[in-house]
Amino acid sequence: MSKVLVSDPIDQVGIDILSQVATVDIKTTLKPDELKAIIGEYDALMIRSGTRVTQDIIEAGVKLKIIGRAGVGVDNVDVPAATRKGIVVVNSPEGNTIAAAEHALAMMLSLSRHIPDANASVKRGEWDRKSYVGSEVYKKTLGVVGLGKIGSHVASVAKAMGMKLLAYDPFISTERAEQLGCQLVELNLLFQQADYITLHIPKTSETANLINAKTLALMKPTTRIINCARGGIIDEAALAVAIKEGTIAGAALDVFDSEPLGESDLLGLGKNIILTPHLGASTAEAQVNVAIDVAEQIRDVLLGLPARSAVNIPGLGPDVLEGFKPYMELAETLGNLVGQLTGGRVETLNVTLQGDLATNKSQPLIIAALKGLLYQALRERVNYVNANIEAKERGIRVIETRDASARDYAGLLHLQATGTLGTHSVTGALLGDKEIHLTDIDGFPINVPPSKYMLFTLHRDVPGIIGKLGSLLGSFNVNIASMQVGRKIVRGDAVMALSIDDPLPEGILEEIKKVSGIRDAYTVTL
Ligand SMILES: NC(=O)C1=CN([C@@H]2O[C@H](COP(=O)(O)OP(=O)(O)OC[C@H]3O[C@@H](n4cnc5c(N)ncnc54)[C@H](O)[C@@H]3O)[C@@H](O)[C@H]2O)C=CC1
Ligand SMILES: O=C(O)C(=O)COP(=O)(O)O
Repeated sequence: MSKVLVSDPIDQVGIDILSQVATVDIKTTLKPDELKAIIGEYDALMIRSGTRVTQDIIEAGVKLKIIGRAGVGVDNVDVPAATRKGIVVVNSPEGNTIAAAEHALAMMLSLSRHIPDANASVKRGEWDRKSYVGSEVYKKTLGVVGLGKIGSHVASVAKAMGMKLLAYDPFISTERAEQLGCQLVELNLLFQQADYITLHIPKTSETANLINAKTLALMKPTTRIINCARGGIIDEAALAVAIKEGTIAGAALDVFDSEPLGESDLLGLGKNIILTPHLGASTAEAQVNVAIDVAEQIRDVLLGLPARSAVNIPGLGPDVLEGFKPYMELAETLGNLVGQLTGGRVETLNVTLQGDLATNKSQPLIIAALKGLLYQALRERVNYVNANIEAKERGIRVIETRDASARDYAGLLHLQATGTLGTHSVTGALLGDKEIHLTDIDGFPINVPPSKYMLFTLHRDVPGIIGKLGSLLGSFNVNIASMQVGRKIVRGDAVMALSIDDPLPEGILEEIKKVSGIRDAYTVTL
């Protein structure tokens, strides 16, 4: 049975799902060294933001197949390191959207009305109404940085509260922004004009320290900043100075450069700053959503099924996988076959997508073809996650061609591999949308379904060859399940494709190559 380690608090509903297929260990107080010491036992790791999955941990996770992040941000996971090792990293892209958006809105209103400090003062026995005079958000300008899932929900609610909306997101269209009632503007303009700035972007090398002394200086003395996205997007020391000196009016922060916060310049800024301990996703509803979402994906991957929301499998979302699965199997089979026929080190893979396959969605097919191609070298270590990287590291050049015509079939996939030992090509199609058929080997038309053990020969199309080969195989007790000859012209060159019941015994391939008229022979296991 597989083993899953849960290293951050996860809703029980997720644990129950994992328990259907695995032994689940819940250890939520592990120090990095402790995690490193035990991770080697586990097939899957389920985390939230509390666990840092560094390269070290990934190297030590020799059995790891999947890391599941029960939330959105995967900045605490070394995703490139996981990808290199073929470990799928999944998250829950939507499970906590509403929770995080509502927290940001709550922070904005709390900051405007000094709710946390006013509440604390009443609880201290005071009745101070003068110190907590607030300001309204109605008709104020909200600058939304990052108009993705959370940013969009914040924008919609803010719109309903009568706020004017500016947004900055270089990856969002003007139409989408307009639909949300937002005016897309340059970042500096947003900083200059907004009364409230709310951040909803991932932490990346581009967004780190986006808010710093220089950008803070662009803002109005009345500006308030809300960060429920990620620590490190704001330079905390510069923010503390700006609030202290009145460059801006205040900030509400849920996330920090280093968590837990500990000693910080941000403490001691009174009612102009609100700090919460990374609570954006901490609602009962969101925790159920993310736990189910991620536990189901871990379960599926442990059962050998694809994950819905893998962050490190490019172009392979659930919708693509749904429709493409049979074609990916076709691509993988052809990749494996052409890799074995070519042998040696493959340098170039030409991929021709014909007919219905000649669409923009070629990426999944190429990944699958590379996975098949690399199988001989890497066996189970190659998967959809690392096939691209492994191919790049081996210097395999992929050349993609699309051709809208496809004779006799709705869609054809043609792979040609060129390597140190020569060039071979295979073409295949799906019959009835799911049954794989080989339609061409090295330019010779055939029509056979692939089987586990196959033998291919290149020979002269002359009488007697088939008989000779049949008796030779018979003398080695090799049973032929099916056989087909493909030729371009009568009595010219031809290929023979044989499905055999068992692997070819040692030495027989050399005997086959000695048969007069047979120019070459290849055995493959698919
Ligand atoms: N405080 C908390 O507990 C939570 C925090 N989050 C954080 O909120 C953030 C946003 O999450 P979602 O809206 O779900 O993600 P999303 O992927 O739907 O949206 C992110 C948006 O940021 C935009 N973006 C990327 N780089 C940008 C840049 N350099 N400048 C401006 N925009 C940029 C993208 O185009 C996208 O529209 C993430 O960092 C996530 O980790 C999410 C959930 C809970
Ligand atoms: O989903 C996210 O990105 C979050 O930041 C939520 O973090 P958490 O799962 O509550 O530790």
